[in-house]
Amino acid sequence: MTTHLQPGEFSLLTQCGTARAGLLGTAHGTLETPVFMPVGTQGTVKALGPDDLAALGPRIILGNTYHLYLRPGDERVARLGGLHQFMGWNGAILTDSGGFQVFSLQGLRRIEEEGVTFQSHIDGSRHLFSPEKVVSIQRNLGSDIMMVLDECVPYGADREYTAKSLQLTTRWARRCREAHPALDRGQLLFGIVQGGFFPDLRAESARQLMEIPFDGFAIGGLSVGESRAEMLDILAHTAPLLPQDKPRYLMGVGTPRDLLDGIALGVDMFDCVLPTRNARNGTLFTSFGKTNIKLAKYAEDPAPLDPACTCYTCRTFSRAYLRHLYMARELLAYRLNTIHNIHYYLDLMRQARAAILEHRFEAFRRDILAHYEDEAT
Ligand SMILES: CNc1nc2c(CCNCC3CCCCC3)c3nc(N)[nH]c(=O)c3cc2[nH]1
Ligand SMILES: [Zn+2]
Repeated sequence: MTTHLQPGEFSLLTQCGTARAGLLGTAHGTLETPVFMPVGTQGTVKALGPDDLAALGPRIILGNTYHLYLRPGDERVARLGGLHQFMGWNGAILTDSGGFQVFSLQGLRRIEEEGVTFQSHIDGSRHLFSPEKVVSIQRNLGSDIMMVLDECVPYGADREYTAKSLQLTTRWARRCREAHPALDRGQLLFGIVQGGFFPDLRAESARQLMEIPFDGFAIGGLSVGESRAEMLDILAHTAPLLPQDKPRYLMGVGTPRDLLDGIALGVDMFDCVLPTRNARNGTLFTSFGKTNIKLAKYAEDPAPLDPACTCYTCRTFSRAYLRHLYMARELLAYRLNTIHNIHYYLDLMRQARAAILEHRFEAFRRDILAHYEDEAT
């Protein structure tokens, strides 16, 4: 029985230490948190059809503002009924503002008060992502959770730059909120905390953003090349500063270990390209750790990839077959590997949530990580 919440409603069900289990209402269904959000890039979770996705059961996926704006165009997607209809996905969709991608994909871009100007990686044309523009794009896509335009400060940026940047990010966040009235058309808007690796600047960014009525808060500026220890340190400092009664989203994170550590520190939502991207290069996440299907030892191994896994790939095929497909660069390799990796991440979240609800999260986390040889080969 899943409770139905109104868009924007967040219900904190149980806390186990600082780990949380909750429910978040959206216009396309109620999410159970903690939640992992598979990344759909150009209107598809790469290698999966919406039927595969439906079978795997995510309640929410990520859409990609930057790519869809450039091609086929957000206004075209709107004319075709919005991203849900366009891609045949009836669950929830979260879209990032695209600012991060402009920074990570583009060489040529400029940051000004007005917004970020950049050149398209497709045809070199010049574009401006202003706060108003990225809100308009996400409204056109029909995303259920929209992100503000922010500057993800590069790893290693000095204090002065970081302090100046977070002020701009706050001004942009305010403009995004003004451009999208609260819960208009059931579309949520999240703020994004910056402040780099300076605890006092993180607190300042959080304080400023919490003065604006956002439906949730993301922790940005992490998973940008820092060490695990640095990420966890900032996370431990920042997450508790955010409102107890609003969802907390850690952007771009992470490995299974990162997810469990993030949940332990009070994070509710995660997105990462690892399960989909790694599936395409043969790296698979299993109950015995990370492995790679191309290893010679799998060449005649009749066993399922992960005997503990119940996904279609593990129920149906042998390691030998999966290795064969991968070595032959058969398209089916990408689909079967992606099905498994996404299932692994979603199932890890399901188990984590059950552990929190039963007040045994710490034991669960220790047990998973004890069996999780980060570099199992
Ligand atoms: C991987 N590390 C990382 N990602 C970050 C991201 C992107 C999160 N994922 C978005 C998807 C990426 C694939 C295509 C669809 C959108 C960040 N985004 C924003 N806006 N701000 C960050 O500080 C921010 C910080 C991030 N750190
Ligand atoms: Zn599997």
